Amino acid sequence: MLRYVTTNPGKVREAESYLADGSVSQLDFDYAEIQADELAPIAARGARDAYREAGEPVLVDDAGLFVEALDGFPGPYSSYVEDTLGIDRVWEIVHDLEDRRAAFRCTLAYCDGAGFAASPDAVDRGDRVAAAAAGPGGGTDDGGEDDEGGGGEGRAESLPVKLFEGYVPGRVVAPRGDGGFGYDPIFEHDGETFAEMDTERKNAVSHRGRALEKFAEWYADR
Ligand SMILES: O=c1[nH]c(=O)c2ncn([C@@H]3O[C@H](COP(=O)(O)OP(=O)(O)OP(=O)(O)O)[C@@H](O)[C@H]3O)c2[nH]1
Repeated sequence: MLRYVTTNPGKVREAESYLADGSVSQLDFDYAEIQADELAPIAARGARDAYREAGEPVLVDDAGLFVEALDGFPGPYSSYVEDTLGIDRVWEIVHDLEDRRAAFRCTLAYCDGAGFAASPDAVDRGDRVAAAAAGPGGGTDDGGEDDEGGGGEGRAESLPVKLFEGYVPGRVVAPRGDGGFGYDPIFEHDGETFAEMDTERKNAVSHRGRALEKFAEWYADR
């Protein structure tokens, strides 16, 4: 059984459509998120911690909204900003900007305690971070060194983690729609906010959908 590690049931609903019925269940484990400018090291550390907690294969999902004119804010701090300011106040801030372009990014980190065969799309950490910044990227291996900005934790650091990234461009708009979760009502892609889309439509274009598609393909063939 694959455990989707999140406190957010909205993420699990979206993931279920990519994985065989009954093959995934939510692990409501609030892993400690390290501070970092990128999602990848946060997700990788979370996956190692969650695997140690669960003792079975885990998938951690770290996501965020990156507003271009705010140099990527709130980015990895999206959850904190949603809890403190709320999305209406995020909209108020962005409303005053001329350029309201933004992107959603998602990094999935898989850990099952085993190593992974080198894959053609495996890149070193520097390239992976560049790939994340550039948008869509394939699955990459996080070699398991202490590259996450946190302190050493002995052998836990050697647990290999596989990363999958997804990206969707859009813009921040006044809240519209009742569906989805998080920032969905203020994120518009192709004329519709994510909150105006049903799960199937959102998955077809979203950052999480892109990352899940890559993960599901790799997971089925591994
Ligand atoms: O409009 C949205 N559409 C999405 O598809 C989406 N995915 C994530 N988010 C929001 O971005 C932050 C991520 O934070 P996050 O990855 O740390 O997750 P989280 O705090 O919700 O739960 P957990 O998985 O960490 O337990 C949180 O504010 C989420 O609400 C989204 N908002």
